[in-house]
Amino acid sequence: MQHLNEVKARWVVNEAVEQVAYADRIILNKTDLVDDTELEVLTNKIKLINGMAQMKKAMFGDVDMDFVLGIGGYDLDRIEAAVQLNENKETAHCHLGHEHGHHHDHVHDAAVTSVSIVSEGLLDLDEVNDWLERLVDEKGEDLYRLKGVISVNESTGRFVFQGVHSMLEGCPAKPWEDDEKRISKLVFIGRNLDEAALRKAFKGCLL
Ligand SMILES: Nc1nc2c(ncn2[C@@H]2O[C@H](COP(=O)(O)OP(=O)(O)OP(=O)(O)O)[C@@H](O)[C@H]2O)c(=O)[nH]1
Repeated sequence: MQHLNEVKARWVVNEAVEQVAYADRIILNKTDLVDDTELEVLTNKIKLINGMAQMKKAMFGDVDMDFVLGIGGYDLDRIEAAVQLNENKETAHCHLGHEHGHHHDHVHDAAVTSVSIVSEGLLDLDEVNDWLERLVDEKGEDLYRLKGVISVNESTGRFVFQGVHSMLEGCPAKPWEDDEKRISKLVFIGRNLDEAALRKAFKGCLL
């Protein structure tokens, strides 16, 4: 917590925050050394920074290797599972961006947070492509990661995206099952994310 809260000059990177932001898996070790409240506060803080990483608590580094190795965090064909898992765990996705407002304006300036958009409805794939391409083009430096599974108007009806800074890739994913709810999910992790603007842009892509 101490390292995550360390206030840096604007141009200096907070390494702890960055490592959390880029992570696909996070292990909270030495959990026996803190009480439940401390652990919860820290867990919430981490979820606020990175709402897509899976987290595990550990003692003496006792973690199943499958949790950390060979997870293919940047593989497009595995994005879907990642976004799905995250959503099942219902991480902090609706009350982001306000946490720092009350104090520490300097922290707010460089805050790294996650924004998740979960929505029913069909999206226009061309519009989404234009939007995300523009986003990574304009905000690439501040946008650490993005992952998404969306319901679209063509081919299989399902499309996946992943991005790191200004690198963006997307491709059709397996078709929706008949009884499956067609829910689009997008997760963005970055510095100074404009949540309202992201939601508005997303809405603009709905058919
Ligand atoms: N109580 C407790 N001690 C731990 C735990 N995990 C590691 N330690 C102890 O912490 C000390 C440092 O171990 P680590 O922090 O794992 O070692 P490290 O990662 O090389 O340490 P750094 O170089 O500081 O990153 C050792 O004495 C470990 O036995 C834990 O879950 N609980």
